[in-house]
Formats: sequence, C-alpha cells, structure tokens
Amino acid sequence: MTSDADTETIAARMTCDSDVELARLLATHAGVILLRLRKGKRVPASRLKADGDRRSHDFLTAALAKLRPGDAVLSEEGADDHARLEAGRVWIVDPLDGTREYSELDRDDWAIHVALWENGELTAGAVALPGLGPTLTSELSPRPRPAAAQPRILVSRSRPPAYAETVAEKLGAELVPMGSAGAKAMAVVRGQAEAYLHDGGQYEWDSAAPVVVARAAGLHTSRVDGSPLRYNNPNPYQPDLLICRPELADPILQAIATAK
Ligand SMILES: Nc1ncnc2c1ncn2[C@@H]1O[C@H](COP(=O)(O)O)[C@@H](OP(=O)(O)O)[C@H]1O
Ligand SMILES: [Mg+2]
Repeated sequence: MTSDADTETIAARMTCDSDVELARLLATHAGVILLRLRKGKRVPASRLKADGDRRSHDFLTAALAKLRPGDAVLSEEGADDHARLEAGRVWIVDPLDGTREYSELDRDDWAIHVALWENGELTAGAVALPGLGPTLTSELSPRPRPAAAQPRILVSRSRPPAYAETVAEKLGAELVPMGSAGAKAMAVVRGQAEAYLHDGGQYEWDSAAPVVVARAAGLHTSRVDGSPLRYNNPNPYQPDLLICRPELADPILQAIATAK
C-alpha cells in the first residue's frame, strides 16, 4: 500500500513541462493510490470514502504545490482560497469523483479529475478511470461516430433529473444510470453512450476536467438551458450540465425546455 510518505516522495520526484501531460500524470497516479487503498479492504464504506478523498487530495495538492507553485488550486476536498479569483491559472480538481461508487468494491464508475483554467477558459485536463481504461485528456481528437439507433442518456444513479424520463420519452432514448460525473462524461467520449444529463446540484470540480476532455473530443457541453459553462466563479456551485454528441444538442435542449 502507498503510504503518505510514499506519495510525497512520488510528488517530489515528478517533473513535467506540459500542463496536459501533468494533468494526465497526476490523475493517473492518484488513481493508482486509490486502487491500492481499497484493494482487499474490509472497512466501513464511510471510512474508505473519507480516506480516499483525503489521500488523493493530499497527493494532488502536494504535487501541484511543487510543480506549479505559482498556480491556485480549487479542490473539492480543500478550503476554498478566494485568492484564486485574482489568479491567471487555477487547477480545478476532484480527487475522487463518484466517492459513493468507490466505496462499493465491485464498481468501476468513479474517476479522478484534474483540469487547468487559464484567464477565463478551461485549457487542459485529464480524467482517470482506474479499472476502466487509460486516462483521457484534452489532447484527444474528434473521431467519427456512427449514428446510434436508440440514444443512450446517462444520468446519476442516485439523483437523476426529475424530468429525465420525459426527455428520454420525447427522444425515444434509453436512460442509463451510472455513478460519477467523470465516468459518465468519458462514457460519451468513448462512444458507450450518446449523452450525459445532470440537474439539481453539482460543483465546478465535478465537471471541469470532464468538460475540457469532452470538448476536445468534439462533443457539445453546456448548461441545460444551452448557456455556456463558466469556471472559477466566486461560488463554484454549478447545478446542471449537458454533454452530448453535437447533433443531439438541439433536440435534447428543446426536450429539456419543454419538460422542465
Ligand atoms: N444534487 C447534487 N448536489 C451536489 N452534488 C451533486 C448532486 N448530484 C450529484 N452531485 C455530485 O456529482 C458527482 C457525480 O454524482 P452522480 O454519481 O450522482 O452522478 C458526485 O461528486 P463526488 O462523488 O465527487 O462527491 C456528486 O456528489
Ligand atoms: Mg465529484
């Protein structure tokens, strides 16, 4: 098992000039720490969730402090330092997205998010999906996607939007529950679903890295009223999100507007 001292040593040894490569390395390594932490664990779910959040957060923030000392950090697990509002570069990280699923030992729908915001825009990011496949980054290129006979719309397992069934009916789509914003967004990037719809509560760290990777893959990303997603706001609460194949954006947004 990786100890806190080990993770500090790893962070201290890392070097990296490219921001996107750094995001990939950090998210991937945090995933290794999290996989090791839960391997063979027979501890209460609440303890695994708390330990996972803390260990991953400590690793990511120690590495960023060493490798990008001038940058600000907004992390789900850290105190929000409003100095970030004056900073030109802010790392927006979710050390463990899908914490609930992480504590269910047979599930893989959880993720680590590392994104970089620079002067108003998300510019780089990575989403690690330990146990599911390689870390996806904002260096992806759009790829051709064959039309799906019946669109699959991913929604939260525990908190799907109240109007999701109405939207699915209108589009002749199937609703598929899955944990983690990052896992859902990357399932769309990987062609395993056509859309990810969320409403009712979320924060910037839940979507920043998934959104910058999804945009690089050529997908539509917006609020559910079609307005743009903006990051590094004074209040990081960002309650809703649509990520989908571009040709489905207008039909889904129209169906949401009618159903809400
Ligand atoms: N109504 C809500 N209010 C606040 N956060 C929410 C939320 N619904 C989902 N989220 C957050 O969005 C992420 C994905 O959720 P879900 O798996 O339900 O789709 C989770 O992040 P964390 O696991 O990082 O806390 C979850 O806490
Ligand atoms: Mg999250």
